[in-house]
Amino acid sequence: MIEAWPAADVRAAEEPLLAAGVPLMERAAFALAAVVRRDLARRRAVPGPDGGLVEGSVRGARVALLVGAGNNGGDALHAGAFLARRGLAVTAYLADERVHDGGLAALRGAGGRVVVVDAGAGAAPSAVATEVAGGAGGAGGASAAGAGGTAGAGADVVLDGLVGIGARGPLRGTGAAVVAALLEALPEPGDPARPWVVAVDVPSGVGVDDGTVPGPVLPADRTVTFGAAKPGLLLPPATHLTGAGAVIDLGLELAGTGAQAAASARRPAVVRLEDTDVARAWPVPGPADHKYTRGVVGVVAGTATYPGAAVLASSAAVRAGAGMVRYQGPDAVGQAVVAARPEVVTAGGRVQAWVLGPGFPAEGDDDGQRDRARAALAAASGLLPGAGAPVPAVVDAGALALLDHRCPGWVVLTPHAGELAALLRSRGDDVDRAAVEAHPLRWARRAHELTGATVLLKGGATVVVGPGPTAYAQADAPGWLATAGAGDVLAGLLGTMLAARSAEVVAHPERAAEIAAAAALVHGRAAERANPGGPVAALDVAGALPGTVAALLALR
Ligand SMILES: NC(=O)C1=CN([C@@H]2O[C@H](COP(=O)(O)OP(=O)(O)OC[C@H]3O[C@@H](n4cnc5c(N)ncnc54)[C@H](OP(=O)(O)O)[C@@H]3O)[C@@H](O)[C@H]2O)[C@@H](O)CC1
Ligand SMILES: Nc1ncnc2c1ncn2[C@@H]1O[C@H](COP(=O)(O)OP(=O)(O)O)[C@@H](O)[C@H]1O
Ligand SMILES: [K+]
Repeated sequence: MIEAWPAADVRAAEEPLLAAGVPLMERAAFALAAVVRRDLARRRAVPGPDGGLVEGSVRGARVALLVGAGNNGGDALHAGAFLARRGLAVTAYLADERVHDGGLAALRGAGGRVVVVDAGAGAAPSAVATEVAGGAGGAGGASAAGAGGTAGAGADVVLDGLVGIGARGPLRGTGAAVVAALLEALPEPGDPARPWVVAVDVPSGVGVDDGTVPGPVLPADRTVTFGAAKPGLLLPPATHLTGAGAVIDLGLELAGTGAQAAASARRPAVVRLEDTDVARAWPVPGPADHKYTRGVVGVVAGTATYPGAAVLASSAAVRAGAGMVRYQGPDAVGQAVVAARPEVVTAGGRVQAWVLGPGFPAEGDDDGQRDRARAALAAASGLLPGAGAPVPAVVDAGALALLDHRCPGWVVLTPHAGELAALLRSRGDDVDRAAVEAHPLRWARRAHELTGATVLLKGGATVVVGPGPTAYAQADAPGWLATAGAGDVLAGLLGTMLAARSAEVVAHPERAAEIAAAAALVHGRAAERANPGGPVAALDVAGALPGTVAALLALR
């Protein structure tokens, strides 16, 4: 699992180490330089004697440092010094008159070049670079010579050290001009002439704690982050700009130490589950299990207008390993479901989790589905006297409009951004789809606060917010999963996962969020497995679930 901590927590955890004289910046920079060298060597890999690839030489590789005024720029400068000593050609582009003194001295001492960038009024987007002489000796005597060109555009690797966790708002000033110029000058992704971009701690200009992208940001191929991941690296939309990750352990004690850690309620702000987390938590049936202990999923989905949604949600529930799936709905739709999945029963009876709403029409005749879903939701929420114990429920698509009471956390809403915006508007918030997409965490949290339910917000990355202190952010799915019916599959899959742990989730509703995040991971992995690297159909994603779960369980 990747745990992300807000900037303030990282700073607080750094303090005792800095006070004790631990050279955090040097450590961070050394590790950063090592990652840069390894990435470059792999990019320059050459055929080896046995036919495989061996890492190439990095000597002479051109490294451009984009350096801002703070310690983030200091990290870049120190890393540049390490790289210069290993024979790389390092140029620092200073985006501020004052930069980290120690870092600058180290780079000069190592023979790096230093160039002051003058964005000037109206100079953007082609920031002008002027060279500062005396680089090798670092003896000063800064005479400027016009060097021209866009800072970093011709390099093999660019280190983005403009701002880190000290950033406030969108990138501004010379740093913003440098990034804007580079965004215009860089060859397209995939072009071998495009430099490898390594973000120092975070891609400069992203919302470190909230994942927003308020202004220009240079998309990274790799983000090397220090001490712990930051929420913005996991959250959309910023997570799409981070590239591959690397977390450098600086020995920070973010959750406190010893008894203090046990006693404190300090939790990461955002978590991303990994395969092994999901594998470990997956309920594997044992000899004492039978279909009822494994969990019965009740599906209220599909109408004459959208019968396929019922087939997709039910198929996913079956193929994810439900003990049993009970379908409720119009006879004709039930017949289609049973034709596709003969395991499904249409007789009534107890269920351990509900899946409500896929395939309801926006308005008009619903073949009684809304009434069925309303009754199931009330029973699931524990609001229907005599209906038995409450159970988890997935409220998707058309059922989202039925929430007329406050929900317990074991009810999981699964809207996409448009549906979440509509839900919030119905409660008086002035928000549209674009606003939700610009700040998914904020609006998912708002929906949780307004409804009480756990909220899984779908999209290119999935955000989950529930009653616990930690949000989840998963980015496991290929873009090919953006296809009609994929959400119905997710709803059925999540229904099965909740049914298997029904009593536990009702007793500890904060666990619903982790299970929902795990469902997003499995959904994404199944999409990849269904057709690696190519288009997928929703039913094929459901079909890939058994193999996906088996592959995950093999990791235990
Ligand atoms: N503590 C340690 O020893 C360790 C720290 N580490 C490193 O330090 C980094 C944090 O360093 P930091 O605190 O100096 O802040 P940093 O991110 O460089 O930015 C502040 C500067 O940027 C400016 N600025 C702000 N917003 C801006 C904007 N939107 N657009 C443009 N400029 C903007 C701001 O200007 P001001 O707002 O003051 O005018 C100020 O000059 C951290 O991410 C990690 O890399 C590691 O080495 C591990 C050890
Ligand atoms: N760009 C994307 N990359 C990866 N997954 C995506 C992307 N866009 C959407 N998805 C996923 O595809 C599914 C689409 O669900 P939804 O919008 O409800 O479709 P439908 O209602 O047609 O089933 C969600 O699980 C969502 O997270
Ligand atoms: K940065």
